[in-house]
Amino acid sequence: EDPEVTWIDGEVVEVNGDQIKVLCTSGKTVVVKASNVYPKDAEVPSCGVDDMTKLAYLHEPGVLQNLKSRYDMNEIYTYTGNILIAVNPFRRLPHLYDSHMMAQYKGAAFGELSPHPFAVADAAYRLMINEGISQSILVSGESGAGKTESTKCLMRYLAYMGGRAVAEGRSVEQQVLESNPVLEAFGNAKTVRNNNSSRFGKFVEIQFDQRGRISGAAIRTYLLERSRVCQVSDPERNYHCFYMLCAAPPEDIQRFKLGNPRTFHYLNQSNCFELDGIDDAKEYVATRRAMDVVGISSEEQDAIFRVVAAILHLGNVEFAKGKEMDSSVPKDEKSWFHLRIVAELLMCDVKALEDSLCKRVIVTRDETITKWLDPEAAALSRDALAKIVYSRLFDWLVDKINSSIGQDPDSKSLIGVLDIYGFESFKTNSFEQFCINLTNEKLQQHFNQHVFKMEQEEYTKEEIDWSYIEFVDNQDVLDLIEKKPGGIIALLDEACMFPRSTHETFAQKLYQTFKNHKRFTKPKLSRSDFTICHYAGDVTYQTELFLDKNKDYVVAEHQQLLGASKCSFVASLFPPLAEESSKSSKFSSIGSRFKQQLQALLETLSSTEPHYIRCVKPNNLLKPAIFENKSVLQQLRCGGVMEAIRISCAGYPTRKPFDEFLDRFGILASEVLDGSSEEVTACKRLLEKVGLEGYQLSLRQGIIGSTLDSILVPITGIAAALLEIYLLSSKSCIGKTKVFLRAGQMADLDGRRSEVLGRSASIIQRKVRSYLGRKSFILLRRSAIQIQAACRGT
Ligand SMILES: Nc1ncnc2c1ncn2[C@@H]1O[C@H](COP(=O)(O)OP(=O)(O)OP(=O)(O)O)[C@@H](O)[C@H]1O
Repeated sequence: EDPEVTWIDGEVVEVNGDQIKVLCTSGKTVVVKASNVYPKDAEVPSCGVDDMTKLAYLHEPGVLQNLKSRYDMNEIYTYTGNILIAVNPFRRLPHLYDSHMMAQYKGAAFGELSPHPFAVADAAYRLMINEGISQSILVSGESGAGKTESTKCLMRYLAYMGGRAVAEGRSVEQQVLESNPVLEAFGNAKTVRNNNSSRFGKFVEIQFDQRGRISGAAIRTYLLERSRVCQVSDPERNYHCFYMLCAAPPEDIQRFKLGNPRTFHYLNQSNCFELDGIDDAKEYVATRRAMDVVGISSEEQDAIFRVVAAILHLGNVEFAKGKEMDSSVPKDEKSWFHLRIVAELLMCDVKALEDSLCKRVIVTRDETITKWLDPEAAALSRDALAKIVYSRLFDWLVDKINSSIGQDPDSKSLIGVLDIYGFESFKTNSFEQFCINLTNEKLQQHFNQHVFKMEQEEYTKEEIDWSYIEFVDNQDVLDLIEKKPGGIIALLDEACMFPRSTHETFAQKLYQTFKNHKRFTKPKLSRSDFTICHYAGDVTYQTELFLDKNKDYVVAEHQQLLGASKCSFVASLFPPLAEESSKSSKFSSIGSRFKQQLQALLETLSSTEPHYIRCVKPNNLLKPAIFENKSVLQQLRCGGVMEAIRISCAGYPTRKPFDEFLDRFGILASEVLDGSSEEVTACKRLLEKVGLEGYQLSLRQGIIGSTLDSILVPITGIAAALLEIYLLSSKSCIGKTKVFLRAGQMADLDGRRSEVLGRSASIIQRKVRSYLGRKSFILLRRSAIQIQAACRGT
């Protein structure tokens, strides 16, 4: 194990008790503890294996080495059982996704062809058709790992399978596919980690009719990042649509009174305006075309872009101190100019717009008081307006796409594709990371349960006697976050409703409540941060903006202003509120709503058969052909791949078909290979001969005590494994087609095989040496006799 490259390849040169001397391939010699060294399968092909479960040794370094050798050969997909691992190539590989490829995967058995998202989609489609069970494909990974690309690839395949032979105008599948560029234009942006980062989560539910044709679809989105609309840090960008609009054809530029993106405050906080290889003008035209396909009329499109332009102009309205104490007014003529354009574009009254930005009306029981906002508060009010308008616009787009594609009420089966943000842990983690990590905890629980089930099924299929008794999952973290009452979200909502709360009082409340919770800690030097011990590692959250970000309310003045807009599109974004909620400025909690959305998502997922794609980002430079071990390993751990392997390690991680097993280990008891018995009997006899009977007890200790703890616990930092498995009985490790071996047994057998091979080698060497020695002796003796005879003259 190495701190830099995590694992190094090497050869053992000396064993000294617990200490092992290793000559690394780098040329360095190191002395390490035996528990930090793992055996390597010398027989694994240099191009790796397409399924991790085919590895003789299923451990971290083996998994990593396999992914790397495949990635070096542009083999970006690898299975771990039924999970597909996709390593981002950061280069276009069009041959992998063309129609010829789709035709090949159509109907091919899973595992028959190279690993591919098409194979996952095909398996899901066939299961749905044959068994009538709804399916879901969960795509996860960190930002820039390739989730959206994989999702699009899955959707294309499903459209191919479920599409009509001849496109009938705007077909459902075309609409489903074209919803991608529309949502990307409004919900994606360049970030430091990805030039086309989705700033929202997405679940696309594709409905099929009895004959397996796509008959409807529904898109659900989660938690769009609103703050980006008004705040962009260098070298990131705001949402793509703003730049597209600034690059629109001249007549549109004129209509929307736009110009260079560098002149808009919401865009020029960062110095990045263009993206390599992307032409915003072309993207604008393409987005409009995609909008046509998904059923957004050209009037609606105009209204949408008018709102986008209004947001840009709104950002340029600055405020200065007014005549009254602590009041504010638009700063100068330039600000007035932009304010007037905003009013014109949103078709609302200029004065009402100015008032909604600079004043607040407070209604008490007896009177109505108008309060001025100082310039700083007015700027915040402006940003709040921009954010709410943008987020309502995004929701409108999603609703429109849904209603235009249409739902099929008679559909019996569906395939859902989930493209959702992976686990996040940064230097500073705020409310967004908190929600994202909650999502991942939930999905992790779902994943664990499913992987357990799949293992169970494999054992049952092979008629292996086994039982898992207890499985402790991450329910405790979920309770900590979302339990009602008393969880973190519930306490946050309470704090938001109490006017005098601050982030500090909220943090104090958390410290008090979760003093003894084993998943919660207070960082030593902090007064308002808290740390949660997540399944994928510890994350420290900064509470500063938690209260603000959790509040989801529209300022009453903004609601009134835009609800009264003469543009029916703008007014429809702000429908009148129900009587009681309009009176009180009752806050609605983003955290609680998100929790409910997640609950609904999990309910949907639970009614489907899941398939998993884990996307991995091989480097942070976003460049091809660079594979950074450390970061990949971290992602495999966070994505539950190591967890799946761990679960598998606790059972029978190594499986070998009978013939391969006999090929490899037949030499340990060659008498079993007499050819008279069947392979299965030969395997049984071989196992008896090598004394693998009665291994369960000692190996159980081996598994829990050494393999699990040493491979995973020091690495994940999660004390005592998340799961506890007790293997009760395992009378046989012979399945119907394969031999099942426990963790460590392969190494044991390989060790014995090396011994036999070593012994055989020395016997061969001995024989050869004695043959050669004898031959040369005979030659010498004959020569000597000849010489002697010659000398004697005979
Ligand atoms: N299979 C692939 N082939 C070629 N390029 C790819 C592939 N997958 C990803 N990429 C490249 O990586 C970039 C990032 O991928 P993508 O947008 O799918 O990441 P993501 O995981 O969805 O990120 P985010 O969470 O930020 O939205 C893509 O824009 C593309 O350039």
